[in-house]
Amino acid sequence: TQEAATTGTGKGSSGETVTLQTYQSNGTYYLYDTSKPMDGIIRTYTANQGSSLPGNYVTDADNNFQSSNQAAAVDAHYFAGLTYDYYYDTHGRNSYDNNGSDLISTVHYGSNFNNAFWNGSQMVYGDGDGSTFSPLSGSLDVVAHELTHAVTDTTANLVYQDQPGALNESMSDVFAVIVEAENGDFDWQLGEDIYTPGTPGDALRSLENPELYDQPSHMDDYYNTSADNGGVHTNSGIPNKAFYYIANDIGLDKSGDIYYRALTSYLTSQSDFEDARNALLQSAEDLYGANSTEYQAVSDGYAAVGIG
Ligand SMILES: Cc1cccc(C(=O)O)c1OC(=O)C1CC1
Ligand SMILES: [Zn+2]
Repeated sequence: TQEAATTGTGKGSSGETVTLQTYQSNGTYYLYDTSKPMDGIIRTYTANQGSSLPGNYVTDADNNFQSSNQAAAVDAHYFAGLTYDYYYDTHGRNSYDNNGSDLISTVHYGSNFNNAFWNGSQMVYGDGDGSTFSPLSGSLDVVAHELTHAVTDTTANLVYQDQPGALNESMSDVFAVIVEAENGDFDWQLGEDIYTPGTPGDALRSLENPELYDQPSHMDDYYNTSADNGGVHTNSGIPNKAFYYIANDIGLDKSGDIYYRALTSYLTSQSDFEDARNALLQSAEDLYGANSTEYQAVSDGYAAVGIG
């Protein structure tokens, strides 16, 4: 058989044309990217509105993935590549497990499915119902959020419950903001490109102002509930706001280095918000010293949300 790595093009859900790393075999082109430095292959599938994973490879006859039903796959494939690049270029991390595991994404999962998730082995994206969400791979911050769940699961492995769970959620939001900023699209919001397509300007969450979307930004307002694994998507507002203060103080790059070190070297499965403060302080001390402005920024940011 005749086969080779190829470079194609595709149109994402926002209508822009992007360059895609594809693979050609017997005259068919696949969303199968073998270009990454450490063999982390990126492969993208469609569930065709079903729920069996990973589903079928997304293919094209002429290496130009521009039809509307390919847009969600183009986004998932392209944004997974950008997120791989961030972790490899900035932190030397080779794929989500630092062991070059393939990045597998499936789009068109389920019917009108308003959800995106990492299922322990791959990323999965619904199409949304067109009112609450448009196809959920259509936003780099969502893809980076999901892939960061995989990074967390293979490092701190924060339990998805109560404070460790809210921290798990916050780490995904933090690196989603950083990956978007690294790609020239900085904002403090999450999911703004795919949330309520009929309502411009809103988002799923805001790190600058968690209260905008019914999240607390201080320990005094910690939300005790049994829903949503103890409110992991609500209480993440508290560590999210601490990150907002810290990054405003010392910038996203230094914050990203401190957060990456805390996530991969100090946090463990039961770490709570107080443990996060200590892990981030230790990381800031390791990187910049105990009397550094970076250390002080972490202390101030966590104090401002009522921790420490
Ligand atoms: C849309 C959605 C629903 C339920 C869980 C998640 C989840 O991955 O926690 C989810 O995705 C996000 O939060 C991404 C950031 C927008
Ligand atoms: Zn999440």
